[in-house]
Amino acid sequence: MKASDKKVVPPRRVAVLGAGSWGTTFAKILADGGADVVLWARRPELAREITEGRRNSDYLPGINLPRNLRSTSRLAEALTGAEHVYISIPSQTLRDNLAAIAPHLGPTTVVVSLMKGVEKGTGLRMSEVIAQGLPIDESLIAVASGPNLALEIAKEQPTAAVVSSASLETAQAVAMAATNRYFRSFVNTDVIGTEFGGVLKNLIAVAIGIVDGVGYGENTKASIITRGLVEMTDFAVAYGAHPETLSGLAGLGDLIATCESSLSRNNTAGRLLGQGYSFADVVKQMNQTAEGLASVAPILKLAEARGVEMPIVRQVSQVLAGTLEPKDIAPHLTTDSDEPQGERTTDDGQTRSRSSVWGSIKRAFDQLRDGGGSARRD
Ligand SMILES: NC(=O)c1ccc[n+]([C@@H]2O[C@H](COP(=O)([O-])OP(=O)(O)OC[C@H]3O[C@@H](n4cnc5c(N)ncnc54)[C@H](O)[C@@H]3O)[C@@H](O)[C@H]2O)c1
Ligand SMILES: O=P(O)(O)OC[C@H](O)CO
Repeated sequence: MKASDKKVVPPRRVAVLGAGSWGTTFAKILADGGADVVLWARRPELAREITEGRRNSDYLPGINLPRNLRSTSRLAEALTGAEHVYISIPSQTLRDNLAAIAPHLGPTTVVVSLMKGVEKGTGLRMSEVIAQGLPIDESLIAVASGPNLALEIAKEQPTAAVVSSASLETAQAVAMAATNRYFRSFVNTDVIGTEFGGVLKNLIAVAIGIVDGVGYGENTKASIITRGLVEMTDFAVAYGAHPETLSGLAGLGDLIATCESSLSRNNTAGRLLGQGYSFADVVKQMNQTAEGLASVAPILKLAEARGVEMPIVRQVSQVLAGTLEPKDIAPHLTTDSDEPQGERTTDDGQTRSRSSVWGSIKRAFDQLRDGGGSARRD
């Protein structure tokens, strides 16, 4: 039998780890799609509220949860018998949690990352951390991403997302589970592009929040969103993503949702910075996860390693460090040169900013001039 002849079936029993706003919302999506869902909450009193009161009032006020969704604070109970395990905890805590998850996985359990960060110390994407921390094959790992503001989806406002896995069959099984009357999951096999889309849009959303907080209007924001998408695409393509993924739900789609919405925690964190609060004050004020704040430094390090220019993300990092006034963050600072720059080029079918293409050409010339020795940095 060919792999394509194999019938993809949705799982009956799934676990969701992390009962914050997205974990609880995704658990509702899966339950409304027909699965029997067990949601792991760290606090027993929250698990009780979800199971008995059908509410998670701290994270999703006013939302009723379905009957086929129950919660437990015992990790083993949530994981035992689960065909799919969906993880929705802060990215920086993932690695530590994997050791406790590993012993409870079956040989065919699919593990899905719902997270949108990179690990600070290593710069690894969440699916890479999962591959390192769990004894499972890459074909059993998937990620889900897209324009997915939790509260809107919990209110059953129609929304779409992308599920990506190196195995199309795994992506399809997850997409079937994560589809219902108000939520539709598409599939692709570009895990790198799908994951980086979710990480990078957070950084541009922080920039948008900053200019919003300063009081700039729509021209500034549209310029930053557009140039931000070029930065996102340059970066992701440099790491092997398909450029079309960045123009899709996991890139442009999520960028629009996150930059436009006051529900976004990244946008909110940026707005506080723009209003003059220090980074430390903003961290104190945020009682939910704003992944962008921890991802700025590792993303800039990864960008430097591949020679990708990310002027907007760099400005965000300078505002966070207190070395750039929020009012000075702007798309007109996106190049070191005063010469007019091309907006973008598609010379090799890939979307890249002309300045970074020029940088690559210049480095290649430098290499030739040096007799093909190690690349010099300009
Ligand atoms: N909220 C959204 O709209 C949304 C949408 C899509 C993706 N995401 C992504 O989902 C992930 C989780 O975000 P969220 O919005 O649910 O955050 P949240 O702050 O609402 O919830 C985080 C959850 O993780 C738990 N947690 C905190 N520290 C932990 C630790 N050390 N070990 C285990 N659990 C821990 C908390 O108890 C809470 O249940 C993030 O990567 C975020 O980018 C969020
Ligand atoms: O609240 P944020 O900024 O983490 O954004 C939530 C989702 O990622 C939007 O798709």
